[in-house]
Amino acid sequence: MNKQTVIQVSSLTKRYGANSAVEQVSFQVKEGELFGIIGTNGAGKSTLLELLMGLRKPDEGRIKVYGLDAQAEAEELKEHIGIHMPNISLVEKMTVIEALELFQSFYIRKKNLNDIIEQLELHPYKDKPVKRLSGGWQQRFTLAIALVNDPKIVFLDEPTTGLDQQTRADYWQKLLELKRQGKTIVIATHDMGEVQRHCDRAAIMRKGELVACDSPQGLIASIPAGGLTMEAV
Ligand SMILES: Nc1ncnc2c1ncn2[C@@H]1O[C@H](COP(=O)(O)OP(=O)(O)OP(=O)(O)O)[C@@H](O)[C@H]1O
Repeated sequence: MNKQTVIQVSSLTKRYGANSAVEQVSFQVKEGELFGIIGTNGAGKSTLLELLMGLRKPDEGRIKVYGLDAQAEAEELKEHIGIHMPNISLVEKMTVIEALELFQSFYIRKKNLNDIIEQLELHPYKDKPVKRLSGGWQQRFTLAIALVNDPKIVFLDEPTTGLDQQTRADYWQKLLELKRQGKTIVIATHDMGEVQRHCDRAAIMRKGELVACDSPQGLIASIPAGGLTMEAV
């Protein structure tokens, strides 16, 4: 069965002065896909995600998410997407549950917080200040924030960077569980191995441009020798 296109990006461009952070980028994401955005530092991954989440305005191009225009219908769109907040400093003195309640108050759609806490195994940390959590649990916590409105699509900006191998693997297991529950996940990463192992498709960004978009197998096949490494990209 053909899956519905849920994100449609056309000729998207975002400039900072003379620097094009995102340049004429077009791609689609299908419902239920785990879609990677991969590239080195400064490739434009975060800017692209911020545009998709409606947090920045493009200079050119269009984004449709579930048929909603990411700019003109940003308020309605906000209810359907999970926003990842990589920097926790704003809420670090709050407890996990206080911060989740705060973020949930911004939405009309609300998921039972206990269900999120249970799914992400955050129960032992529920009443602890966010800043006391280890890096891995802080990433679980920011994933929990992205789920408070029970979104159809979750956007994640390099959530596994800096985590050890086991913690990364555990985090990906949670993402795969969310995918099995029907969520569409768009995730930025530096890590080709993660894309190979877990993503259905990925877009490779280089200096703001999308240089390839395919399944991991397709991306590997398009790279002549040496496999799918960041150097090859
Ligand atoms: N607010 C901003 N003002 C000016 N330039 C910016 C701004 N945000 C990003 N840039 C520039 O846009 C380009 C793309 O940055 P972006 O953060 O999107 O890349 P990235 O792939 O996410 O990198 P990283 O992996 O280091 O986070 C870089 O050249 C960066 O310096």
